[in-house]
Amino acid sequence: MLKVENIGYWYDNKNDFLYKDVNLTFEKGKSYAILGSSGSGKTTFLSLIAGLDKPKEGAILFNDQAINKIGLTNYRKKCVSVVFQAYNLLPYMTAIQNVTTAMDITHSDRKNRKEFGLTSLESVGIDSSLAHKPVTKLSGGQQQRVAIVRAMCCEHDLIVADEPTGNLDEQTSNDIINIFQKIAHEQNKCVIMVTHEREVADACDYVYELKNKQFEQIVTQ
Ligand SMILES: Nc1ncnc2c1ncn2[C@@H]1O[C@H](COP(=O)(O)OP(=O)(O)OP(=O)(O)O)[C@@H](O)[C@H]1O
Repeated sequence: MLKVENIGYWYDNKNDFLYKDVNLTFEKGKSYAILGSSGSGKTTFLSLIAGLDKPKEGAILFNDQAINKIGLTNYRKKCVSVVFQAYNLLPYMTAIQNVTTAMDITHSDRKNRKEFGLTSLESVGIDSSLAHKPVTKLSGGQQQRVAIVRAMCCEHDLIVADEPTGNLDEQTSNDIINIFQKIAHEQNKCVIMVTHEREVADACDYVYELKNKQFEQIVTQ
């Protein structure tokens, strides 16, 4: 579904590239982790596949069409949802308003958006009373669940997440990891997450480590 072909990226100096000639394929119904040490370029890679920035070399294809051709704004609106470590929810809205607003912005075809949003929030442990609270009144783990449901409800085939468990305790992290695996396996989406935690990566179907400016596949049990 998503292919990166010969991509290369650097910020200021071509000789100081983060990576070059990267070729990877990501499929629907599977989860992927990108591991790597701090500063190796994980978040930068995510911003490329999320259409927030363009590779300096090579191409990114979504269903065999270059995302440049789709148009990055269009691609972000129709194909990919991003879950950020800092949640990036709209603070003056309730949880359910965050979810339905995202469906409005992405022109979701879904009828009964509010009911669907509430059921989806309930499925990750956000009951109706929490769903109607301003998100600033929710805990970090609860806000992360809202951010995931917001991404999930947009009906995009690709969900990318940047350190989605970075701020959370171990139990909450496990819950979040399980939610992402369900989204990949039961909703047939492609989930790609950046993490520096090996336990998070081990739960994914495929793991790549960004090391020495290259993506190396790691075999998981
Ligand atoms: N806007 C920018 N301009 C110049 N250099 C940048 C910019 N953003 C990031 N970098 C540099 O690019 C490298 C990769 O950054 P990136 O944030 O992708 O790494 P990361 O693997 O996600 O790190 P972390 O795990 O610490 O979040 C780092 O050396 C960083 O300093």
